[in-house]
Amino acid sequence: MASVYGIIKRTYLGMRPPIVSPLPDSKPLKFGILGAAAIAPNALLTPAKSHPEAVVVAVAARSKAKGDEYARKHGIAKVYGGPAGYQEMLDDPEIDVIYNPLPNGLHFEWTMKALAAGKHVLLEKPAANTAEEIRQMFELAERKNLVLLEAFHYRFHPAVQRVKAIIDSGELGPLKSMQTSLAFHLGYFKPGDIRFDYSLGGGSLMDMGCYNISAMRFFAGGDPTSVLSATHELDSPQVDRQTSATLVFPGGVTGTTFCDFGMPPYLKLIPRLPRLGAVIECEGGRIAMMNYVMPTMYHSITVTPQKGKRRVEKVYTFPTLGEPWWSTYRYQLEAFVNKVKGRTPQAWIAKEDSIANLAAIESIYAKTGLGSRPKSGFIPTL
Ligand SMILES: NC(=O)C1=CN([C@@H]2O[C@H](COP(=O)(O)OP(=O)(O)OC[C@H]3O[C@@H](n4cnc5c(N)ncnc54)[C@H](OP(=O)(O)O)[C@@H]3O)[C@@H](O)[C@H]2O)C=CC1
Ligand SMILES: O=C1OC[C@@H](O)[C@H](O)[C@H]1O
Repeated sequence: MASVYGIIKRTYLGMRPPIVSPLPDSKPLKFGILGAAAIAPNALLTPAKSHPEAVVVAVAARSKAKGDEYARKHGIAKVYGGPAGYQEMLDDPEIDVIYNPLPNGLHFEWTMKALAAGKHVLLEKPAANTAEEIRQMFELAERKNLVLLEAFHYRFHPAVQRVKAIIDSGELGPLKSMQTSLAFHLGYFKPGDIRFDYSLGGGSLMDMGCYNISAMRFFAGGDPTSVLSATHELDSPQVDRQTSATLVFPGGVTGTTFCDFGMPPYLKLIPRLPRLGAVIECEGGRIAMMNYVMPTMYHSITVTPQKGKRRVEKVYTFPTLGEPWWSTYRYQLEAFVNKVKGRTPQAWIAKEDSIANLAAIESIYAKTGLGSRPKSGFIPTL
């Protein structure tokens, strides 16, 4: 019962956080959103309400009418609309940070343009369609002394950090294998969704598998050295609805991943429950984390040592940071603002991390025969 109350309270406060006033002695970072994207309310607009140093001041949308409607709904002051709207927002001197939640295949072009315009960028996952494009974006950010972060929000949550700490503590001995899953039932995404479009960087491995790969690389503390096996089921030619793969990590550790953005109903009738778990097997026991991607609503970390007592941990805050209702996105925003302000963030995702993640995705797509998602046609002038 207590946990049901906790779920309701965290969910309620997460969606309607206490609104904080700006700090008197720190200028808030002003954000502009590229595209009236579905994810922006959860990933930025709501978290910003409880952050004293972050404010969303603008949105750009291809259709001015859509942008106006979105801005009205979310209380955003400025709208840039029409074919030139995205670039006009990048050129707005009031804006410090661009949040880029465009379809994956447009991440490279608009992040390069935002960096060229002198803006920091909070960039949705996966950072781009190819590892090479990610390298180029980070190189430009470095040259311009700007912050660029791939928004793998789950990493910033204390529960995920706790799993990593248990592994690294050696309590359960050396790591042996990992399994990660992220899957939703058929119909979760509607026809026409960007995830089904190869030309926009669609595919289940790109959209959902990217979390699994990122998590396994984080837990293993290294990058996969080979892809042992990989299979897929197609949604349409070149677009995987489901991908399963087993990767080999340094030391012979194996990592198996399953992602699906449209699991068909069981016996063609019963909808499948979401799968959002991570299981880590060590020589001296195992850790099972339920809901590693969105742990704020609810999660559990079950630690089963071979010798000793099984225990369940739940971790919603760091000792000196956070509130139980802080979403992964709120923790991420905290880190991002700290980084831009020159303070040390509680966690970070560095250039090499983002590049290696997409490199692993590309090697799985190479193994399944689908190949990488198309490179952007945008040619930077810098
Ligand atoms: N961090 C997280 O938890 C999540 C991250 N994501 C990531 O965020 C990104 C966006 O996802 P989501 O918000 O679900 O997607 P949406 O389709 O809702 O948003 C994408 C936006 O891109 C703009 N756009 C520009 N060009 C195109 C085009 N050719 N086709 C379609 N849209 C275009 C549209 O803006 P407009 O027309 O208004 O200009 C649209 O609002 C993806 O990279 C995804 O992986 C998604 C969900 C969760
Ligand atoms: O980033 C994401 O998080 C969870 C999923 O619902 C979604 O497909 C994905 O884009």
